[in-house]
Amino acid sequence: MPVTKVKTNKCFSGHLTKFSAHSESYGLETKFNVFVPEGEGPFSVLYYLAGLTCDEDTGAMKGTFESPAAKHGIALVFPDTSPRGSNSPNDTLSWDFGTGAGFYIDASHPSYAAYQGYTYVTHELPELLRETGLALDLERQGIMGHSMGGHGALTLYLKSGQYRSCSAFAPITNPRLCPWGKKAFAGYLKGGVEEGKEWDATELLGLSRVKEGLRILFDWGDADEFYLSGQLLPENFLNKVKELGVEGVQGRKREGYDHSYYFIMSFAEEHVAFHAKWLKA
Ligand SMILES: N[C@@H](CCC(=O)N[C@@H](CSC=O)C(=O)NCC(=O)O)C(=O)O
Repeated sequence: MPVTKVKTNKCFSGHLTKFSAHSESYGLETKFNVFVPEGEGPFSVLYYLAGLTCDEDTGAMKGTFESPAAKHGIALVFPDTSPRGSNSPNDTLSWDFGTGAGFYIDASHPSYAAYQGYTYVTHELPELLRETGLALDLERQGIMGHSMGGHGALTLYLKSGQYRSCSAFAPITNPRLCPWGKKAFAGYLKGGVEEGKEWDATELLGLSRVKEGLRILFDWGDADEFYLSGQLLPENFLNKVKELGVEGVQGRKREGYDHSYYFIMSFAEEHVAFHAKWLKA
């Protein structure tokens, strides 16, 4: 399937380009943005998964990742947060389910057959990136994300084993125990919240491969309204890390920060530097 260039903007001496393509996973058209720094490449690739209500533009426009990515010579990829226009039940009734709220899982409920975000990001998107002809090194990939996208980054990293590093801003870390996750899993999965264990970062820490050590960094704010209302549960994840003796996980509570992109931009540079260490090693 052809990948179509929608527009290109020069940015920190590199270029941010929006592409459109037919996704086989979604059965629909989808869009993604790619930032490629100045120079010949090939450039290692860092994905950013955005949160509820967002799309491929949110992280690209508000995350301030391009400047540090240009400095470290890393390409950035910003996919959309769900399929759009699938006409699945309740697709557009609420902001935390359906359009803009795909949770980066492969839905098993037949009514949500279009919601194949895991397969789209881990398997199809790298193929679409190859088709762009951009100078990308797809053997060197890292992943990061915010909130629902933080859950996506953690679960894709843990499940697929194909990323060298993972970081997250205010991630949902134990979705089967929080209201957003329960609602998503009850809808998208035939087996409901119980089946959601397969898509829950805290549960996935029990995978045998994890014993070899991880490369995970995450931050959250102690004034984050969604942390305070029990949607993120970072302590559950960190307690499980401790209980299992897993190495290579750093979770940091940041005083006074909320859930917004002002929080994300405050630590964007540190996160890109963390990935650069592993992507360029
Ligand atoms: N109902 C509100 C709140 C939506 C919201 O806060 N979305 C966050 C992600 S929350 C977890 O995934 C977000 O990143 N919003 C985009 C932004 O620019 O802040 C609403 O509909 O706005």
